Amino acid sequence: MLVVRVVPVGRARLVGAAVRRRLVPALTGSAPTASILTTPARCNSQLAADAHRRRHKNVITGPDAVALRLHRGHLVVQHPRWPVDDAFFSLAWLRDHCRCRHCYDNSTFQRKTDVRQLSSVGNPLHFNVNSTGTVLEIIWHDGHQSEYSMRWLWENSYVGARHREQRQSRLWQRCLWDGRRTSAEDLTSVVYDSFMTTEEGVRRLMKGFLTHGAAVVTGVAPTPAATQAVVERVGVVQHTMFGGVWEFTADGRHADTAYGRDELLPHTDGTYYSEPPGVQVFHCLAHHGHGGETTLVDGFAALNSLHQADPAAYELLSRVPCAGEYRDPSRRLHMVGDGPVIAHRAGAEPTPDSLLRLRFNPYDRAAARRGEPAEVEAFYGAYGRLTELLWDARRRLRLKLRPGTVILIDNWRVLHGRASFTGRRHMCGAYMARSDVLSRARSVGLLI
Ligand SMILES: C[N+](C)(C)CCCC[C@H](N)C(=O)O
Ligand SMILES: O=C(O)CCC(=O)C(=O)O
Ligand SMILES: [Fe+2]
Repeated sequence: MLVVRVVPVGRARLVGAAVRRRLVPALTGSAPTASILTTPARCNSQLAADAHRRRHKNVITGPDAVALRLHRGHLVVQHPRWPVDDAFFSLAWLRDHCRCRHCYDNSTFQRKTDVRQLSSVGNPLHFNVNSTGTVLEIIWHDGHQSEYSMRWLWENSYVGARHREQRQSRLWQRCLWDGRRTSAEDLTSVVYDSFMTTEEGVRRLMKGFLTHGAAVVTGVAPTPAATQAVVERVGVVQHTMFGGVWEFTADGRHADTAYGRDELLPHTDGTYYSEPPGVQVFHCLAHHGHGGETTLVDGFAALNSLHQADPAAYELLSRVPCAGEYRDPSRRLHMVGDGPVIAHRAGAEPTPDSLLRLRFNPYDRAAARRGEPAEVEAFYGAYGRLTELLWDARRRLRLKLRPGTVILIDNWRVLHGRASFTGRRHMCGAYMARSDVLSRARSVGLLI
């Protein structure tokens, strides 16, 4: 026998029912990085302490009961399968998340409501859980009716955020590396056929990419078309002034050292864009000569070291602008991209736990026209310290790209470089926008 109890509070007219009920399936959840959730979650814990005291007065709890009550603009849910004592749902949040056809278009997955109306959400006239404990029903003060699946509430609200994070961390976790303990063979490598024909192949590649910031597809035909097929399996080709799927040799075709044969120390590309490309793809189609090995450096691992060794330098590089620049007067190009060297997720503390992006290309660094005069010297000190870490050869992975091997590099985290070379070296590749790649990772269940 399972009991759904509703505890009356204030003016609300409530319905209680003693009913038979199937067990609500075990619920787990997890959340990505939702800055918007920070405030309500904090507020939730304050309210929780308050309500904990009241609960023992007002509610007779049983192991199988779903209990509801109102408390200061919140609907408080006690759910036997939820690993929280009291789940505080803001009434404004609930009304905002009504999924009825007037509020939400379930075929386009778009909202139809006006958020300005949420400031006047009053106590509901009525609220109830259905007999199986799976659906919450609310009749609002203006007569509007909403129904919520309990599972949906757990999986989509700030209430289950911490548990969603835990579930997320079981799917994959960022693994920081350096060249002392990691080699190129440790990067995830997926064979072209399984990558192109199975979702499991895509999932394996994406998991490796998210974990290490780089992953490899082997057995690819050494052509731009096959390289494009790899790109389009996990994202979209991002067009830039270098083209869509670009090819390059040491022919100086663009005003950039990439089109030469000198050594390039590790850097991220596109520091001159307002948003640098999220992913860099390389495929060496042919090389007849010596040298030209690719180097990779885990920028986030180096930032962790910087944060430990010199927190002031880390803080400065997270705050002050450092512009990148790309100029080619023959094409009337003058790109300038501004932004700090270190960027964090919106709304999060600026520490290595919430790293979003490293922007680092000393070759493309523009004239420094902004910044506090008093901080100029400190900036050079901090940028120099970071450069020492990032260009420490012990951090590098080295690999010789060969025809057939396509590498995807997280250009917001992992730096790439190349050794100088002789002979004819024919490369191709593409940039991809981060949003497209993360969308694909979500489609194979790696981001929730
Ligand atoms: C297109 N391709 C990758 C070959 C060259 C890109 C130019 C590299 C430039 N210095 C940067 O760091 O963005
Ligand atoms: O030649 C290479 O392997 C890479 C050069 C480079 O840094 C680039 O194209 O972005
Ligand atoms: Fe580059």
